[in-house]
Amino acid sequence: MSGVLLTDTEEINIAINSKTASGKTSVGKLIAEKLHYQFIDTGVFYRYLGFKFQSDNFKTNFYKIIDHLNNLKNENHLDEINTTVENFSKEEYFLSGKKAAILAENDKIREAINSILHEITKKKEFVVGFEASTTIRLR
Ligand SMILES: Nc1ncnc2c1ncn2[C@@H]1O[C@H](COP(=O)(O)OP(=O)(O)OP(=O)(O)O)[C@@H](O)[C@H]1O
Ligand SMILES: Nc1ccn([C@@H]2O[C@H](COP(=O)(O)O)[C@@H](O)[C@H]2O)c(=O)n1
Repeated sequence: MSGVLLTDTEEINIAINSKTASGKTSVGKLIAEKLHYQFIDTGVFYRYLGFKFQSDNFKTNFYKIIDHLNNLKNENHLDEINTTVENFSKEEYFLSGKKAAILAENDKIREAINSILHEITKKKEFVVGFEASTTIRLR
């Protein structure tokens, strides 16, 4: 484990890359709280979309999903997405994970989610939990 020393004036983003259920969210939230940063769990984008479009055939309707993603490029939507996923019942959370995994197989959908992440994190002071296999490097 290694770390960096931050001065009060430095504005950076912190990325935490690790496997599913390894503790990214738990650790990320603690760090964000300590530094007064905002935590972003990239998985919520996949879960939110997976659940919202669960009844759609992803392959034929993916332009609808891409359009929806383009409308989400605003940081203000982050709270809405987080709240939606936080309020999932256990069953909904489980289902959203299954649907998220299907969405994550689509390059265009991953690109669109990565583009939102780039947009949001142009502003600094975010802690981002992600999986390196699907999330491109943040600027
Ligand atoms: N240090 C720890 N010891 C034991 N359990 C932990 C620890 N950290 C996290 N957990 C538990 O492990 C589970 C997964 O943790 P968390 O959601 O933080 O991981 P994650 O990597 O963000 O998962 P995901 O990839 O699904 O988003 C949670 O139930 C959490 O309470
Ligand atoms: N950067 C990411 C994050 C998530 N996924 C996919 O979404 C599923 C749900 O994510 P959780 O982190 O909430 O478990 C995950 O199992 C992946 O299929 C992804 O592809 N890339």
